[in-house]
Amino acid sequence: MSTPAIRTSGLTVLLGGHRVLNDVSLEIASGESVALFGANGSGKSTLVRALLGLVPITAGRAEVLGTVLGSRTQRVPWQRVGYVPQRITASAGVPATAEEVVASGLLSFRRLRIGRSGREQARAALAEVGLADRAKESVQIFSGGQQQRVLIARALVREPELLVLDEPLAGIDHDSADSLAGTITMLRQRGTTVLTVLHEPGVLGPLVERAIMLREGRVIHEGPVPAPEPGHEDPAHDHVHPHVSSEPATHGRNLGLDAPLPQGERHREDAAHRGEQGAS
Ligand SMILES: Nc1ncnc2c1ncn2[C@@H]1O[C@H](COP(=O)(O)OP(=O)(O)OP(=O)(O)O)[C@@H](O)[C@H]1O
Repeated sequence: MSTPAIRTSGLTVLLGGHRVLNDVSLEIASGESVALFGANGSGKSTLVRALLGLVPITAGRAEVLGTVLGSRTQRVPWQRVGYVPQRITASAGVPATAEEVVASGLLSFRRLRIGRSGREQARAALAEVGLADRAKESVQIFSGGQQQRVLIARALVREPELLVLDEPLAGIDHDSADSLAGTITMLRQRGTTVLTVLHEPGVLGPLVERAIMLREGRVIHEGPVPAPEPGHEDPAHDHVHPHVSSEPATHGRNLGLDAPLPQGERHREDAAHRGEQGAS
C-alpha cells in the first residue's frame, strides 16, 4: 500500500489555553480529494495549519507526504505542498503583476532568482486558472475572485503532490468558482491529493470523494459529503449549527449540514461564510 498523503494520530492542539483540536486521527490517501467541513470555530483552519507546521502540535502526531510532524519536529516538505490560505489578497499593497506573484511560488532558500523557465512555468500555471491573458497586469486591479485564482496558480506552479485550499469558495463569483472546479478536476486526473476546507459543498461537492466533519476540534463524521438542507445556499438562509461535543464520530452516514439543534447551545455563522469577505 502506498504512503498516505496525510495521516494523523491523536493530534491535539492547544491555543491560548483552549483545546482547539482534540485527539484527531484521520488518514487521507494519496490522490484523494477530501473536504473538511464544520461550523465556524470547529477547528478546520487550525487542523490544516497544524498539518503545515504553521501552528505547534501539542500532542499526537501528523505525517504529511511521509514526513513526520510532532511536538518536537515541525519540518514540512514545502516543495511538494501547495497552500492557499483563507481570505487573503494577492496584492498586499505591492504592485506586482500576476506573473510575478505566481513565479514567487518557485522561490525557495535554494532558488532566489526566477529565470525564463520560471516565467514560463508561471504563465502555464496562470493558464490553468484561466488567467493566461492577464499575466502582465497588476494584481491590484483584479477582483477578489481573480486574486484568489492568482494565489491558486502560485500554489500550483511547483506542481505540488498535495494542494490545501482553505475556504476557496468564500467571497468569489461564479466564474472563479467554476474555474476552481475545473482546476480541481484537472488535479484529480493528475493524481494530486486535494484537501479543501469548505463551508458549503457548492460547485466543488461533486469533486469531493470524502468529507470529514469537525465539531469542537473533534472528528464527528467521515464519509459522503453532507447534503445541505434546501435553501442553505440562499443568502437569506438562517445558518445555525449544533454545538455539542459528546457525540461519537459517525462513518458513512449523511448528516446534513444543518443537523437539528440540541437544546441549549447554538452556534451562528458569521456573514463571512455567506460569501462575503471579512474576518472569521
Ligand atoms: N492563536 C489562537 N489562540 C487562541 N485561540 C485560537 C487561536 N487560533 C484559533 N483559535 C480558536 O480556535 C478555534 C478554531 O479556530 P479555527 O480558525 O481553526 O476554526 P474554523 O473551523 O476554521 O472556523 P472558520 O470556519 O470560522 O474559519 C476558534 O474558537 C478560535 O477562536
